[in-house]
Amino acid sequence: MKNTGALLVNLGSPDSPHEHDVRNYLNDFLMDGHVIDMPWLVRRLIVSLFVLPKRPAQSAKAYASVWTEKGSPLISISKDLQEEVQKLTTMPVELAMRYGKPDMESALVRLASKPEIKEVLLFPLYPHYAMSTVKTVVERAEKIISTHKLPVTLKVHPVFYDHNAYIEALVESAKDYLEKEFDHIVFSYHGVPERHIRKDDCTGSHCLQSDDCCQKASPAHQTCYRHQVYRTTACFVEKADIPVDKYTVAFQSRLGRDKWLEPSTSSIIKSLAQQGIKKVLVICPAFVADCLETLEEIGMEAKEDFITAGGESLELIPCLNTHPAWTKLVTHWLEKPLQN
Ligand SMILES: C=CC1=C(C)c2cc3[nH]c(cc4nc(cc5[nH]c(cc1n2)c(C)c5CCC(=O)O)C(CCC(=O)O)=C4C)c(C)c3C=C
Ligand SMILES: [Fe+2]
Ligand SMILES: [Fe+2]
Repeated sequence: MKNTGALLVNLGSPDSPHEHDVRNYLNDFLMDGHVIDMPWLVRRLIVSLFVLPKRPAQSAKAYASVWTEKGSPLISISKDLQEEVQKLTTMPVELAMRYGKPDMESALVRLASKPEIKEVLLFPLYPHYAMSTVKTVVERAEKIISTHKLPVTLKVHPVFYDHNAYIEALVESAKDYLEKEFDHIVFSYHGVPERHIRKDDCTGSHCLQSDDCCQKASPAHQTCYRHQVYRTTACFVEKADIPVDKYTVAFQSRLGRDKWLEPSTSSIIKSLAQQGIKKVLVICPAFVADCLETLEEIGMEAKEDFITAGGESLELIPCLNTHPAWTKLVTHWLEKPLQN
């Protein structure tokens, strides 16, 4: 540990909620071949013809609605986490974003310039594996280290979607909400295209082949986002003692025309209201820090849709953010990383 420095990495946000900055951010993000996994030219055409003409203005409005004096919630919360973790450990801990600032290149160069640092422990701030999150962060770190010939080895912290300590922290952070009266809880995970899951299936023949493939043991689960989010949900409901008819798993933030994981959070929210469900909680365990997708898409948009469809209240359970149980756990894992 004495010769190890840690790098926490989250997704990133635009520099400001202005359309120009949001356009640059969306271009950077969506031109990543692990996000829109098409040949470069096809990706360039999709992004330029179908995303950049209208999306920056829409997303800028959404960002403006969650932006604070400290800037993007995702970045300011991630910075607070890094500061809290740094208070608990003597190892140097840096924070970077996969897209935008603070950037991964500067953070890795800074860590590697410390004479005592021989190893960088990369800690992607995602509980679940996806090519659009963990894989792209790992490849970017490897590229930076080789391009700059940094004299460090790279160690990657594994995902922790069903680790008991993570589930305990998640249940503990949601405790005040779970203790109140509610009719139903929605586990809303960021969606991914089904194609991404199939592409990452190391067996080539398991993922999405049957309705219950995620429940049948397979080495494919190491990289199956759907399996992993089901596991998080199963562990959470067991620990929090939530009965099977009181929760639903759903997927949010769909983009484009491909088939994404289903059901969508928006369809579930409307159908719960139509069934006469009045009080709904929504938890978003794929995000460890509140961001546009939780605060705006769920906390504002889904809430309005639920009430318009006849529901009474929809409460967003905050992400782990800087909850002491989470801060302590991250510090513990930086000092004693889980094994793959
Ligand atoms: C939590 C894990 C995430 C996965 C998996 C993921 C996949 C994924 N995302 C997009 C497209 C967009 N995502 C956007 C925002 C966004 N996404 C995540 C996390 C995951 N994305 C976070 C934390 C955020 C919030 C960033 C913030 O600044 O708060 C956006 C930008 C906003 C918008 O215009 O809606 C896009 C676009 C794809 C295509 C994808 C998988 C292929
Ligand atoms: Fe996303
Ligand atoms: Fe699966």
